[in-house]
Amino acid sequence: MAALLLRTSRGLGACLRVATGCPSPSSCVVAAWSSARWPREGAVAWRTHAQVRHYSSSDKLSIDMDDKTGVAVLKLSNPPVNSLSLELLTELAIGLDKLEMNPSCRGVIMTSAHPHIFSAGLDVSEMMGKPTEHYREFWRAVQEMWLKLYGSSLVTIAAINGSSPAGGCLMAMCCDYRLMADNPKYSIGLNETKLGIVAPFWFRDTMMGVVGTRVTERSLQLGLMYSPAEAVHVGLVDRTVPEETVFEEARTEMARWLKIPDHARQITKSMMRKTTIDHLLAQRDSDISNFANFISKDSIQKSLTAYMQALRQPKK
Ligand SMILES: CCCCC/C=C\C/C=C\CCC/C=C/C(=O)SCCNC(=O)CCNC(=O)[C@H](O)C(C)(C)COP(=O)(O)OP(=O)(O)OC[C@H]1O[C@@H](n2cnc3c(N)ncnc32)[C@H](O)[C@@H]1OP(=O)(O)O
Repeated sequence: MAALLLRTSRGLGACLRVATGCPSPSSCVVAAWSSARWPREGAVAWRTHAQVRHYSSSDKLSIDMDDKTGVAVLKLSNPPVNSLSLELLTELAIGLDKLEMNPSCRGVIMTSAHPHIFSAGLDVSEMMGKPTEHYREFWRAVQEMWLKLYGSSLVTIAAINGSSPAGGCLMAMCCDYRLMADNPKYSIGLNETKLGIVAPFWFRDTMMGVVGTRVTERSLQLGLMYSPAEAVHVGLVDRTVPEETVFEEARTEMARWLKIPDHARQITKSMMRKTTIDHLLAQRDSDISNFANFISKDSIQKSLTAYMQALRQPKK
């Protein structure tokens, strides 16, 4: 019954409600869980025309979809450090949505076009010296990106080819699997407290889903950044690989995941993530207000200014 619904229904949410016995559309799964993953007739015709399609029109993000393998490669390319600006966050959400709606697409590998940085996290300049309305819009975009990525029905693999603090780490943690370059100069973690800010509850919940409560509590309070080896040790990253092989290893890992029937894996993923997603959906507006109030405080603005100044000092 669930499989039948998956094939015919527009939204994966509908079939998951049947599969999990959840009666209410609003309290069940997430809007981002959308199209079924079986190729439709039109998709097969589309496939014969081109094998690789370029998806994003933005110069900050490239998305290439290989129709033959069903795997898309999403590459962040926002120099100098792939910080997540309002524009990039919006592009990410749109791009992920398009992939979700493409019946040929079964998996996404997320990586960086930058040689040493996966992503520096949220663009701090979006959180400084701006009017409250801007903070609200920015935070809604952060939420939206998270809902699309964490709630994706596709197999998502992070090929972490550089440092990945805060929001960068969040994106990696949203994925189903994380591979990181074994370069000890790189680091990954939620370092928000070091900026004098607080990782919101859904950042925390995402991390707890990956590494458990104890490691999350210690990591968040201390704003810990882990080397690749340490990240594997605490379970934040699944595997380190030689730097030059990150992408190929991600492809090999993807092939392993794609051997599992989509409907079974998708329903399982939804069962694992639904509570966390529902938690944010239920509090989306209050979360935006909390962020806007918090970030507007003089003391927080001072902390961010000091952090950015320190970042600009020559490195020892
Ligand atoms: C009840 C109350 C509860 C309230 C809770 C409610 C809401 C929660 C409130 C807030 C939550 C906010 C969550 C925030 C999440 C984030 O992601 S914050 C961003 C954190 N990111 C960082 O700390 C990374 C900082 N950057 C670095 O560590 C390094 O830059 C690097 C990424 C390792 C790269 O190093 P390197 O290659 O040496 O490059 P530079 O350091 O020289 O940097 C180059 C230029 O880029 C600028 N820059 C770096 N990071 C950012 C960034 N994240 N945003 C904007 N700009 C960035 C850097 O300043 C350099 O600029 P200049 O060339 O000097 O102009």
